[in-house]
Amino acid sequence: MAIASLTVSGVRNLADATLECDPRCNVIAGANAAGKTSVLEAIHVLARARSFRTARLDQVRRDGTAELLVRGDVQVGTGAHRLGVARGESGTRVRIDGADARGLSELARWLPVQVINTESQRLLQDGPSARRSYLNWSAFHVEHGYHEAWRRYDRALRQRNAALREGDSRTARALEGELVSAAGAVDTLRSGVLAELQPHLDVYLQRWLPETPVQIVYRRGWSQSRTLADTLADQHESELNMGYTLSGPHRADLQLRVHGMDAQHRLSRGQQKVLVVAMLLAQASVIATQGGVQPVLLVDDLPAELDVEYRAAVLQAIEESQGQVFFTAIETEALAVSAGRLFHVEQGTLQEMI
Ligand SMILES: Nc1ncnc2c1ncn2[C@@H]1O[C@H](COP(=O)(O)OP(=O)(O)OP(=O)(O)O)[C@@H](O)[C@H]1O
Repeated sequence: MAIASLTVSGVRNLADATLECDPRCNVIAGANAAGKTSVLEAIHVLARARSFRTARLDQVRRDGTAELLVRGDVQVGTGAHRLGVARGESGTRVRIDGADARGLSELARWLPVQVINTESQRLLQDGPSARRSYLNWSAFHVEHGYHEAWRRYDRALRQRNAALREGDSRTARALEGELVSAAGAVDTLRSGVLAELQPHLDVYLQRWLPETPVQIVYRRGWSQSRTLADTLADQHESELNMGYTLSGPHRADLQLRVHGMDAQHRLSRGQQKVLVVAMLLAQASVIATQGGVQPVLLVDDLPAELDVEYRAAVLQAIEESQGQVFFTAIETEALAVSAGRLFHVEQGTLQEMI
């Protein structure tokens, strides 16, 4: 899986451009505020129809421009496909090989991307939803049927929550069968993907944090010792009072523990950063081996994130991963990689350096 060429138009401060990309290593260099991150953001928009910097795609559209457009020719195995995402006054349009996509999940299957940047630390520092999202993306790409199981669960949950909000106990109870069944499917698939992910993670952790035993504890969202049906029966009155469902896969978490403590309270900042990178590379690696598509890595300003030693180790792991990667850097010297293609961006104008 690799982006062969990328066309950006109407993206932040970037002048309209087409980049022919290297199937392995691309470096985008430039000063602060030149537009480096905006190139990675454009690739993310192409892959997911959303930015990693803002929940509002309109903010990515260049000021005063009617439409943002990102197009990419993507090589998948021996086949070539054209993806396009446009955002204008009338909303977002997603095209795949000349036809409108049926949904964003269809787009996401074509071009899995993995972002490594300062924000990645939220995986450890934020609440459980960041880690659920990590779990969901892993399962989405690896476990056939996960998307459908999650949709079923989400639908049942919404319906049940609506009934609880209205104080409609009968309907809430009637929906429990479907909720419990879909929850079982989601939980089984999540457990499965975690078991697949663990050996990939162990490889990185043994290399980077050999003295630090990091344990991943999966909390499924309800007690390990009770069924979800019993749990819901027990807390029916509280749920009616609260107006929503208190237990289930929507409350799951992945706890990262070191010597019995949360990793973010036990590890140094540098160790936390490298742990997060390990989790992201492990996810990319399990998606590649079990899901059959190698995610494209978008790595924003790694030199600012990691010291020389960890940086060298991470760069080596990224090179070994065989996937396509886009790095940004202010100084390319700090990024000791052999760039297949090196681009320079100055005040939004992109140019390949030959
Ligand atoms: N909607 C927009 N329209 C036009 N320009 C924008 C828009 N949003 C942001 N900008 C400008 O685009 C530039 C984006 O810079 P970007 O964050 O991509 O830079 P960078 O090279 O990654 O910088 P740094 O190294 O400081 O992170 C900034 O100068 C910003 O002011």
